[in-house]
Amino acid sequence: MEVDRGLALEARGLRRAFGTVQAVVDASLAVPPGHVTALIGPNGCGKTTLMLMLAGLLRPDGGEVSVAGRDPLAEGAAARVHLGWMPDVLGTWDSLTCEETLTTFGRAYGLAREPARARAFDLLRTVHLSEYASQPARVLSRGQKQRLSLARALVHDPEVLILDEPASGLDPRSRIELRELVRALAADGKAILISSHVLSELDEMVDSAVFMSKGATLGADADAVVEKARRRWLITALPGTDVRAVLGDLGRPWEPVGDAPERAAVHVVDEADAAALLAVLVGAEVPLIAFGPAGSALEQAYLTMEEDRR
Ligand SMILES: Nc1ncnc2c1ncn2[C@@H]1O[C@H](COP(=O)(O)OP(=O)(O)OP(=O)(O)O)[C@@H](O)[C@H]1O
Repeated sequence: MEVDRGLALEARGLRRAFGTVQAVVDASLAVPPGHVTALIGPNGCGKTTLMLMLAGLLRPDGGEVSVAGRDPLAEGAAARVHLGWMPDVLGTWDSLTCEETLTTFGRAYGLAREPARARAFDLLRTVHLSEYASQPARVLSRGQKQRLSLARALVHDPEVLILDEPASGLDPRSRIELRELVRALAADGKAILISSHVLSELDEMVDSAVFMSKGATLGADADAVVEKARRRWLITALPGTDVRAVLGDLGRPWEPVGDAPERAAVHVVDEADAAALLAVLVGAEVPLIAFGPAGSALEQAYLTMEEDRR
């Protein structure tokens, strides 16, 4: 099947080996405009290799890629205009300041000198690096380099953004700002693919997730696991309470959470079902201290899939 050139970013059946190592064996994904998609998987499963192929920086052994309707390998320049790439580690030029780094990239994307400088200062403000404008980029801390790298990916206002571990090295405030910036960019119509190992953080940032395992994307099976994880709620009562027994008496299936009988997980149908269960537990005078969704759905789904692999 051919890729749909109407989607902002699409890949089908991508594969790539390094010698005898099959880094990516079968990867497919699609990101429409205005959508943030997470790329999730364990170390070495092929995320960076896949992202490099999507960005046109690595030749696939097979499969197809489309960036804003262009093939990044066959029509490199045309695709690059629409693509912002943030690598997991920013390479910097020793002699250039932060402002010069961004201006140089702006110029490379065809901006005239003054608009390129103005864009550089704007972006430095966006990523809170204005005070480092005249500092050499090499002196920045790891987190500051990440922010400069994000600014560099945005220089030419691309329609598609591929961000490899953008939150790594960022302090808590910068992570919140990154999340807000990513959502604002999506609201502006950008298609964004983002990889991260901090899944709880992705929960609030992304619209959907693509899971990868051993070089392959997992497709619709993974969506069902995420959906199930979203409906997993945790119940915690005062120590000494046997929540499991109460749920058993109610005929409600439960899963253990560690060894403590005062904690259990249940799968609710929806929020109304959760509310009804809460009312029953309170009515039965169970001394509850917490009742709510079991944390990050992406994290839950990831752990479930890892478990299945063993
Ligand atoms: N240039 C290369 N030469 C040889 N092997 C490589 C090369 N790049 C990646 N690999 C191998 O391909 C596999 C996938 O690597 P990749 O960096 O894509 O994984 P990843 O999912 O991004 O990992 P992480 O989460 O640790 O960043 C790994 O086994 C890795 O050792």
